[in-house]
Amino acid sequence: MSSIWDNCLAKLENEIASADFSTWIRPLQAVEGDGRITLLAPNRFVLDWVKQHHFAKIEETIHEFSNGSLVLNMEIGSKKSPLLTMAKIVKPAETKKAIPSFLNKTFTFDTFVEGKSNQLARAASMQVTENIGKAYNPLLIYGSSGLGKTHLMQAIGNGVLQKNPSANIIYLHSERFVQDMVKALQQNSIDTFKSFYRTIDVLLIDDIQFFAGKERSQEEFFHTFNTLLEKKHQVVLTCDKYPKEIIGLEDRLKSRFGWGLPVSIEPPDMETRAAILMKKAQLAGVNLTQEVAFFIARRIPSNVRDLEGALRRVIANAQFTGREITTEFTKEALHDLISLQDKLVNIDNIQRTVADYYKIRVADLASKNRKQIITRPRQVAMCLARELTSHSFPEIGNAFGGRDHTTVINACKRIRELKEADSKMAEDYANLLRSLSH
Ligand SMILES: Nc1ncnc2c1ncn2[C@@H]1O[C@H](COP(=O)(O)OP(=O)(O)OP(=O)(O)O)[C@@H](O)[C@H]1O
Repeated sequence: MSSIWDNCLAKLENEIASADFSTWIRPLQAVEGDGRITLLAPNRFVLDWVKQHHFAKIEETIHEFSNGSLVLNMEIGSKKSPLLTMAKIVKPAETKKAIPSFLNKTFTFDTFVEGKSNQLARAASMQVTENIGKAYNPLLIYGSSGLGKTHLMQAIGNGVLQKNPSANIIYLHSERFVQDMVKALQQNSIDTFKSFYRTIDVLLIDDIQFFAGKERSQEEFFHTFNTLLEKKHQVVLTCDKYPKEIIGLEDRLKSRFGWGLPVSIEPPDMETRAAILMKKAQLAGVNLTQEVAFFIARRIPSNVRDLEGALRRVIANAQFTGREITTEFTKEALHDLISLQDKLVNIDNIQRTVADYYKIRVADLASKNRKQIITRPRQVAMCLARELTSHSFPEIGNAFGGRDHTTVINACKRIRELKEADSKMAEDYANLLRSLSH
């Protein structure tokens, strides 16, 4: 190790935030010669990051300790093998990982609330964490935006790291993969790019729908992907739809993505939405009553990200005004969101959507017809009206041909039971919820 670099490190350690220092600066290795000091970065991510954020500071420090005699140069490499295999730069005695995994430490299984809508995806993710490369490979988690795909994917990464801190795990958005590949092509370093990805133990690639229409990236990813699978390294992918439905994605990729286990995440039901809110509030150190959690869950049916946004707003308002978080207070704090929701989802369009879905007439829903082919959709529509609007039971009864409020209460109860017992009903309800919430 260069003694000049040793001195620089000691100084930089005091001047750069400690997490930054250990992630980005400590893994650098220094080689001196020909009036230059070359800092070897273990991979392109570290190289780019250091160049962008710390280069000037490092240069200034080197200048100071070398009395201006050394020019700073940076490249990818390691002292053992200058043309590195990127992932293998951790010294045996070191427990510190040299590859930043880009994981959000808060996305764990502990902070993920289980519900019917995500049960399978969560169970499969836990299996993968326990048996990387062996359980399901690739694991593909798909579903609409904001439903917890990234959270689960990163929970796998965090779970694996907890068991094995030296595992090489990398989380990347597929756009980033594409950008890096383009950069590698421009810089003639595509071989380094390839060898880097092919030595990763767990590769987590988010939102693979972004590969659509990008042929060269698909080609590169296909080969990387095959190599990893052959070596039994784990690949986890997320996508906003079932890959077969992505236009502009090569057929061979579509079929390969389906080789392991494709699992879907559906929009959470109201109970799960409320449980997620309570969990998020608890993590934020805020006491949220069940009543308020259900109130927000009922008013924000779309996705968990929106739900979290609403909760953040309520908490911030309460902290700002010093008021207690009651249902009344929450109603005020979310006033604009609620009226927007009311405009988007009302009993009228619920009735139209349900009638359309079950191929019956809207008028049937308010009629006296008691045939099951009509009563079931009627109950579903009542239950959706209760879940998605702020109307009371009597108001909903009124909108369905002047029925009594107890009929609406019973309808909601019946549909809840049926969703548990009958997967077709659960699927129909989820489909309707999805089409009404977007
Ligand atoms: N079941 C859950 N329990 C706890 N938090 C959840 C759950 N589902 C989603 N979230 C939270 O919702 C937010 C959005 O989730 P995430 O980013 O994982 O969605 P996504 O499906 O990857 O969306 P996109 O496709 O837009 O990237 C995150 O903050 C995540 O923690």
